[in-house]
Amino acid sequence: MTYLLGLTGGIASGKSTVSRVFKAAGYPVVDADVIARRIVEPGRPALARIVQAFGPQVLRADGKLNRAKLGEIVFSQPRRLEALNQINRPYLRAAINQALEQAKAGGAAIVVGDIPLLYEADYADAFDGVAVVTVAPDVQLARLMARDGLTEAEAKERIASQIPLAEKAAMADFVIDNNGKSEATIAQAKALIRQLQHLS
Ligand SMILES: CC(C)(COP(=O)(O)OP(=O)(O)OC[C@H]1O[C@@H](n2cnc3c(N)ncnc32)[C@H](O)[C@@H]1O)[C@@H](O)C(=O)NCCC(=O)NCCS
Ligand SMILES: Nc1ncnc2c1ncn2[C@@H]1O[C@H](COP(=O)(O)OP(=O)(O)OP(=O)(O)O)[C@@H](O)[C@H]1O
Repeated sequence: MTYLLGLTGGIASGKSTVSRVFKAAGYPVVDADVIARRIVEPGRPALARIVQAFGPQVLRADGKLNRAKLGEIVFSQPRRLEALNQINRPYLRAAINQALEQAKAGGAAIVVGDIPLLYEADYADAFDGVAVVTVAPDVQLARLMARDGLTEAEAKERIASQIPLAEKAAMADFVIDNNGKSEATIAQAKALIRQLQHLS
């Protein structure tokens, strides 16, 4: 039996560190951010609908999505973000479900779905359990600004577009604290793997 684990957190909370530990241990990880990039490649229907809704300003000269431009628009205007979500969600859901089914068919004891918007987009019921990677708000803000080169105002907008991390942690089956050094986070991820091996 495969244990299907949903892995989530907030923007820049440290999911990548945890997903790397699962990958290194040999478990398949389905990454929703990678799938979200694939469904908007040139020629895909989601991209055509985005251009229809947001105009040619969100396309680069080479026909690819201008992610920085679209990010600027949607994270500063909640209604525009909702419009983007309405377009993307059906394509995302179909592609994520297909990738999870394919991973499960491989027969691994644990399969991970790394989905930043797991709670916002109502994926929790699809999983046997959900792990949330948390950090304190000031740590999240500082790491996000440093990683993505955003101003404090831009970073705060992005954080505010998601359910607060503390609320996600309260809904989770497992919580991984990423306030400390990454070694401490890696140790918690390894302990979680041992726990799940007993459940699968
Ligand atoms: C707005 C876009 C173009 C910005 O691209 P950019 O390369 O700057 O960011 P990237 O895609 O790497 O996302 C970084 C993080 O932003 C957060 N984020 C992304 N999309 C959203 C959203 N719709 N709502 C809230 N937070 C989001 C996530 O925490 C994600 O991990 C892009 O995020 C996008 O197309 N988002 C919509 C698709 C989606 O819902 N992705 C999430 C998969 S669950
Ligand atoms: N324990 C840590 N100590 C110091 N820096 C960290 C730690 N964990 C993560 N970071 C840094 O914080 C930033 C965000 O981490 P990471 O990219 O893993 O988050 P994420 O949850 O995968 O983000 P997203 O959902 O936005 O893609 C990165 O620049 C990373 O190097």
